[in-house]
Amino acid sequence: MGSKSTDIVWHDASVSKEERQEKNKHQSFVLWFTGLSGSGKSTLANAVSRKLFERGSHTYVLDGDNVRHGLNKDLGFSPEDRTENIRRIGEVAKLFVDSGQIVSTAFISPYREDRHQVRELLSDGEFIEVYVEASLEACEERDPKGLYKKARSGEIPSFTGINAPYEEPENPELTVNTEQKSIEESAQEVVDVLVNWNYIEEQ
Ligand SMILES: Nc1ncnc2c1ncn2[C@@H]1O[C@H](COP(=O)(O)OS(=O)(=O)O)[C@@H](OP(=O)(O)O)[C@H]1O
Ligand SMILES: Nc1ncnc2c1ncn2[C@@H]1O[C@H](COP(=O)(O)OP(=O)(O)O)[C@@H](O)[C@H]1O
Repeated sequence: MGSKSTDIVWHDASVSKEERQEKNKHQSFVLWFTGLSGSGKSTLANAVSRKLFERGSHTYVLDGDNVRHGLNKDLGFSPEDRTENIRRIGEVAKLFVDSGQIVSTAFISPYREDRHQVRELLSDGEFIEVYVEASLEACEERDPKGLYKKARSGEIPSFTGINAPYEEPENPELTVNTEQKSIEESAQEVVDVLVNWNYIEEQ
């Protein structure tokens, strides 16, 4: 989408991202959790964020509660709206990264190309794609919001996994299978990887 604004001039920030990272004692980046509804994105994003917070990191979670009810409340679930949803979330995530924070996002983000566009928006290493893997059968069995039941009965016309696509990541930085690991194990695995990759300090 092209820009509608002309005559806008970029203003240099008086405090740089690098200065904020130095003060916070960690890198700033996006943990992009993607997966089917009910796969555990939100649960995991919050569990990881809690662990990071308790280690003293500056963290925030973006998910449906604070985005689809507010900023993106004008968007539905058509392919175009999902793409716009992810584009805006990507832009917001980038602002959080500029502010020196570790931002975890929990959106289905079903299209590879949309996730790729967010990656492109950020600098090298700032986009960590975490595939929250769980079979459709397991997600449908969990059905924490009763939405699969509604989708099966035809009440929701384009539900991801049932009658709308989910394009699995081809090269995610990390995959966590929530059928094989507990919430605690998966969250700890993400934190351990961040330490190993020098995104956060060992404690
Ligand atoms: N048609 C349809 N398809 C998929 N999901 C639906 C739909 N309608 C409502 N919901 C609920 O909205 C949540 C998904 O929103 P997202 O913003 O993550 O979706 S997307 O990335 O734009 O595809 C999703 O939340 P999660 O279960 O947390 O993934 C559902 O609760
Ligand atoms: N290992 C696991 N990791 C994450 N969630 C799990 C796991 N095992 C069971 N669950 C349950 O699955 C559901 C996942 O829901 P949620 O986190 O809202 O998923 P999503 O955000 O992907 O829609 C929760 O009820 C959670 O307690």
